[in-house]
Amino acid sequence: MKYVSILGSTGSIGTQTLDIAKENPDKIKIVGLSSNRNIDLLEQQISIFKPSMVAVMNEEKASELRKRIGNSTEVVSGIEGLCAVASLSEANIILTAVTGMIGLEPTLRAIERGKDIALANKETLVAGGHLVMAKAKEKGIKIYPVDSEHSAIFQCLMGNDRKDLHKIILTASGGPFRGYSLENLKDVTLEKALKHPNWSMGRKITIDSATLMNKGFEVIEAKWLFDLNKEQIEVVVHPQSIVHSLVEFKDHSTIAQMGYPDMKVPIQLALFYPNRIENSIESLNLAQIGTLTFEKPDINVFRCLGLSYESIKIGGSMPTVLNAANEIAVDAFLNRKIHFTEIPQILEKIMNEHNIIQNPDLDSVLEVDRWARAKASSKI
Ligand SMILES: NC(=O)C1=CN([C@@H]2O[C@H](COP(=O)(O)OP(=O)(O)OC[C@H]3O[C@@H](n4cnc5c(N)ncnc54)[C@H](OP(=O)(O)O)[C@@H]3O)[C@@H](O)[C@H]2O)C=CC1
Ligand SMILES: CC(=O)[C@@H](O)[C@H](O)COP(=O)(O)O
Ligand SMILES: [Mn+2]
Repeated sequence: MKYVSILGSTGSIGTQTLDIAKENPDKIKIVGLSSNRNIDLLEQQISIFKPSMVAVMNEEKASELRKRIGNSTEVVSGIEGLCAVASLSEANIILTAVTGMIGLEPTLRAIERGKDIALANKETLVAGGHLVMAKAKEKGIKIYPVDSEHSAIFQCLMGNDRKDLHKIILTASGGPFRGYSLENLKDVTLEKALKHPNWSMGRKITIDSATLMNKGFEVIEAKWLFDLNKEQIEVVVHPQSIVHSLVEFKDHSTIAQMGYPDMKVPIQLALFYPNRIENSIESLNLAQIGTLTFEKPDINVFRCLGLSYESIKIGGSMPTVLNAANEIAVDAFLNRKIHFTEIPQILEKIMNEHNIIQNPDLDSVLEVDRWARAKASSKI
């Protein structure tokens, strides 16, 4: 039996995880849930799954929920509340599916308490990957990737010797603006940016996919999860999102993981590894798909991808800056305060203004994050 706490249970990954829990009551018991502000959905989830504790980030919403549900479930709030749900004594695995680097402290707290992590929240690794991986090693816990590309790499490595890995190839859908020139990007709207060609996801990651920042973050995420240098991580655009990523070994044999785009597969594997469980996803019909295509990403048009490689090259606190500035810029775009093409411009400006801190500890990461957010906000 898996005893699972979900950080971000009201989101796209969170609700899909709860669907899996509903279909497998003999295999999963949900012990903790959390949301930012959405207490209506959280209340429904509490009545179905009866967790022992839930966290609501927003204090007022937490008080309102306490009034609604009485004493049946403990309601905690703020970042300390999130950390409490992440370190619940009865949980043996924490699924981290909040949006943004707000997930960093709860993830560290969970690891400190010896919990395995099923990690969807990639911003945590972008902002503080060195802290998370060091803590995971110290505590001997496992981090199972939920992100589809990283789950694919994880699966391609199963049964292979890690020392035989030559490089990995992350696939990118290319987003809704694949093939656009810089000139074409000037006309894009929020509505178009929110229409991902293959995946239905939360709003922030959907915009990150459109700028290719999502792929840039996935490069940094892969560096930490699989202990790679940037020369070992390639990105190829694959518009059909059927091949989820590939690993090339030293004998130049390349293994790919494939399937229709559906997050249930990586979520299930992260929760139940090494076991695979049945689901209702269709069998892959390659003859019906017919053609799978691949092309080079255009980093002159989609500058966010290039910025992520630059942030790895510079190292230290730079990826933290990239993530923080991006959270602010994407939020501004979602609120129609800036144009799509301003997102990379803001990131580049803040990166240029930053004085690198090498090997920042948690306090320094949080301080740099605050600095970059304030700087980015001042450019909007
Ligand atoms: N969706 C997908 O298919 C994939 C997502 N990911 C990653 O998983 C993470 C979640 O993505 P997704 O599920 O799409 O996002 P959603 O926006 O759908 O959900 C985000 C969840 O996090 C909560 N949340 C948001 N901000 C905060 C905050 N400041 N404090 C506490 N809780 C917060 C939300 O609560 P509320 O509902 O109250 O706002 C919600 O429960 C992201 O890091 C994303 O990059 C990775 C691969 C695929
Ligand atoms: C489902 C998932 O893992 C997302 O991160 C997805 O990869 C987004 O697609 P692109 O960033 O490739 O457009
Ligand atoms: Mn992904």
